[in-house]
Amino acid sequence: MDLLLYPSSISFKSHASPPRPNFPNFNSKKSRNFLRNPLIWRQNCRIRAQSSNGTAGDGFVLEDVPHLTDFLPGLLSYPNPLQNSKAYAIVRQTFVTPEDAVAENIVVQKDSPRGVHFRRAGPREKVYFKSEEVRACIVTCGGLCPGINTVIRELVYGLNYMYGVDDILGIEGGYRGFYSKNTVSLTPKLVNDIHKRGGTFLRTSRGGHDTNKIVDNIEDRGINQVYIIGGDGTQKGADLIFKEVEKRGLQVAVAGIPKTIDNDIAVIDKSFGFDTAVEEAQRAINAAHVEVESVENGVGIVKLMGRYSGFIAMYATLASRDVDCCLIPESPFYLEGRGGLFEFVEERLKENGHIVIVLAEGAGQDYVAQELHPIDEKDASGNRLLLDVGLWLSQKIKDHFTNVRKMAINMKYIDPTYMIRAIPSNAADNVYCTLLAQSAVHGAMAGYTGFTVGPVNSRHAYIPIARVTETQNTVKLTDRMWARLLASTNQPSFLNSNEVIPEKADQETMEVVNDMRITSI
Ligand SMILES: Nc1ncnc2c1ncn2[C@@H]1O[C@H](COP(=O)(O)OP(=O)(O)O)[C@@H](O)[C@H]1O
Ligand SMILES: O=P(O)(O)OC[C@H]1O[C@](O)(COP(=O)(O)O)[C@@H](O)[C@@H]1O
Ligand SMILES: [Mg+2]
Repeated sequence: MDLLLYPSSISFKSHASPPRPNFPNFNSKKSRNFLRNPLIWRQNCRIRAQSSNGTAGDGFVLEDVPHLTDFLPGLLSYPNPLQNSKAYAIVRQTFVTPEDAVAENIVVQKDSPRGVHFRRAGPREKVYFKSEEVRACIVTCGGLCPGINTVIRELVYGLNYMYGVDDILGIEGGYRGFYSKNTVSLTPKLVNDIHKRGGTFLRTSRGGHDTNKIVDNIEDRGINQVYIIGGDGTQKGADLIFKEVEKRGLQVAVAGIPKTIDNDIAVIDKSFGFDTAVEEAQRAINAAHVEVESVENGVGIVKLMGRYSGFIAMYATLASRDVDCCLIPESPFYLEGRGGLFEFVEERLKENGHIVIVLAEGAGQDYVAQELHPIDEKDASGNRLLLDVGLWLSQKIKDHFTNVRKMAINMKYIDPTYMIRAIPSNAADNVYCTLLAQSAVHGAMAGYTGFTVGPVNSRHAYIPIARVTETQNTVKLTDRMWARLLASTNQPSFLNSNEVIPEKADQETMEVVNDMRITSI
């Protein structure tokens, strides 16, 4: 296996499953019983953890991904068909070597240890599947995001054109599709144009993850490569599928491709569709700006997606230059008193005659909840349903200026969230999706499993799934990016709260720019 080729000074901090004791025949009944014995399994995990903790030598740590040979040691390998590929004929180095690793941190000091690395993604010299024996499947789960169809298309093309695989199944309607729907056979011809459309060709769903039923189905259908496109919830599900596959000792590679419009997936540089979303958000911000600068005391509010992470709002604000204030979940704000939002709105109205506020849907949720006393509702995947901070804030501002400041304002509220999510990906995201899909295919063909693929400091890497699900990527207020935003809008930092809890809003109607809103039922 690749790992053995590393110099002995390198230590491995592995999220991969522990190495199994040597069994002469891993398909024997004895071996399969061993794999099903949780006690032996846990003991073994501890051994692996003890022997792999800490760093050695120059402090190089490889956070490795599992490989099929970890639990199927006798697995045969074959020369990679890409060695005969015309496309790669003049490439200086067709195959990624086992020594190639991608550093998690690239800003270092002269004497700092080399730190955590991930396996570099890309084609390997040996593959662990015969092309004609591959039966792959693709599933998409969770919310929509621009670019899902490009990933599906490029998985199909990558498998077919690069590796000669022609048995590819589409699982329809998310995880539950494994056990509740028929599959669709995916060919290059069928998916040829789908990247030009938004949404997901395979459709999606929340909830419905049943690990045993899914793996039973994978086994029954003879599937041996599973490509799972989805966000943090989906990747957690993919990890469970991988663990169950491993427990059953199946030769099935499980590859996760991270998808989230919120850009909240840890470790990777950014998620696909994010750039497209930021670009599309400019249209809504422009509309708000045009509206409010054409009237007296115009207040434009644009709500963008971002449950727990305000990346779309932050980048859309930085890109636009028409935004006066950006509110995100990570940065609590307050309305009343010195340094509060009302004061800032009034200042800008006096200065410029209008103001544009961009807010992420997850901003100020605790603040809103104090007034609205919500029932703790969740979606089918267990994600908490958010209160509509956009409508709430619009109402609060309107009430304040009408009733307290006796000032007429012109409120325009725009909620373009689903319009932004439903479009096809832009050119840059299309290229990114292609790389993700090809890297996933190379990884699965090379026998890696239980991995998520993604760019780390611009180089694509195979990342242990647990690493991308254990934390969420959020905007760090202490990082320079947020400071850049504050410097560009000159908005209050809301750090010195002398917060006055606002009174419950009355139900006065306001002018809502409603035509951009499609409400989810
Ligand atoms: N902790 C979990 N374990 C297993 N499956 C999960 C978990 N969280 C979510 N899922 C499944 O992953 C799918 C998508 O999850 P969801 O949270 O809706 O979207 P996303 O993957 O985009 O975050 C759903 O089918 C859901 O049941
Ligand atoms: O209305 P839906 O389809 O549940 O989606 C809304 C949510 O989906 C998101 O786009 C994120 O979805 P994911 O969890 O699938 O990444 C959030 O920004 C938003 O709150
Ligand atoms: Mg999610």
